[in-house]
Amino acid sequence: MKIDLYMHEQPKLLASLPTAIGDILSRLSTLAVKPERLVLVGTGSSMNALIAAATALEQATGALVTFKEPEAFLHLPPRPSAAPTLVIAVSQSGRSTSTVEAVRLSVSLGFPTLAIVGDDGSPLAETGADIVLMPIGEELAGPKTKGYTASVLSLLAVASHLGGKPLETSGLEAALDIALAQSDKAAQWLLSTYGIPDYIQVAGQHGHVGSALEASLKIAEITGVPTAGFDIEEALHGHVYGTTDRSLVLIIARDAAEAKVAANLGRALTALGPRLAVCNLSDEPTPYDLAIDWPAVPESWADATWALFPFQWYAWHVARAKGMEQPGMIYPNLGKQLNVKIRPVVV
Ligand SMILES: O=P(O)(O)OC[C@H]1O[C@](O)(CO)[C@@H](O)[C@@H]1O
Repeated sequence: MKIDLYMHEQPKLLASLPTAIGDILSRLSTLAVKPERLVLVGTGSSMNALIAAATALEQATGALVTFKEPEAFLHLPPRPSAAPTLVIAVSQSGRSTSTVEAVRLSVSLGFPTLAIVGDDGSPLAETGADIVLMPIGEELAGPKTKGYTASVLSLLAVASHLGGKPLETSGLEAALDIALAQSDKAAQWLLSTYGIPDYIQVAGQHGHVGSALEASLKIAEITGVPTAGFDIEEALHGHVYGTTDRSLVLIIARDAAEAKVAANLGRALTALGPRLAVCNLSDEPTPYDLAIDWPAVPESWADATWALFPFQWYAWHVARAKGMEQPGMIYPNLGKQLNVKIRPVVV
């Protein structure tokens, strides 16, 4: 497993992805009608991608959005309704057992069902759902990096298709190359300045709740350091109290108002001991900003895609500092024992 190589592939893959899947989206019958109810199904990184893209999906359609972990969907599927409903499932491997079962149930109940998947030979691709294949090549099971960012961007492409506003990607690859390289440096700076924290808390708002959850998941999976991800409001209303002078709080700020909240939290919290840095996607600087120039794109439409770059690198560098030469899952064999995936048939 070579997470750093997968991370390096992201600028090129992401910049070409909306065009690469554009044709497929325009041919899918499930996307011919604007939904009034959207049910989003996935688990782990795939659920985080759904949360990260949900704001854009809601804005594009005006639909009421519901999130369902696959087991929750199986337990309580949506009731039939006169309101046009669209079920969107994401599974990069296409092998998460409960996601595959939930998609089968959704199809059998007659809901228009779209599945976004990274492997067209997987069981998910054979459920009868409309399939969008993410053309991102191999990423073996383990901590997802390009699979996550591509899932977010595929969902944003679905949102832009439903909203009738094409995604503008000119100049994106070069801008992402810069952001990725600067994210690597910013992650090294975080590590050399604050060492390995006893706890890492990540918070964001709106779609960036998904980014915060994914950032905390990635760091936990790869480094074994305790982490959590929250909505900024939840952090302010209590969770920042659960930090020590060896903890690191990472805030994702999407606009000027969020940057001001992050700066205020930084002043108040760092005076008490905990450390704080801001992944600042806005034009409002704070004293805690990671030094990253983000792509300038209209309406911040896709910043949930690349906001993960510094967190991916931070996980990688912390794992290396902990002695893992080639970082991967901190417990590489645990997944097999948990039976959460349909294993490929070996002939
Ligand atoms: O997107 P998929 O392939 O359904 O995987 C969901 C989750 O399952 C895992 O592969 C663990 O089994 C996670 O890394 C991932 O976030």
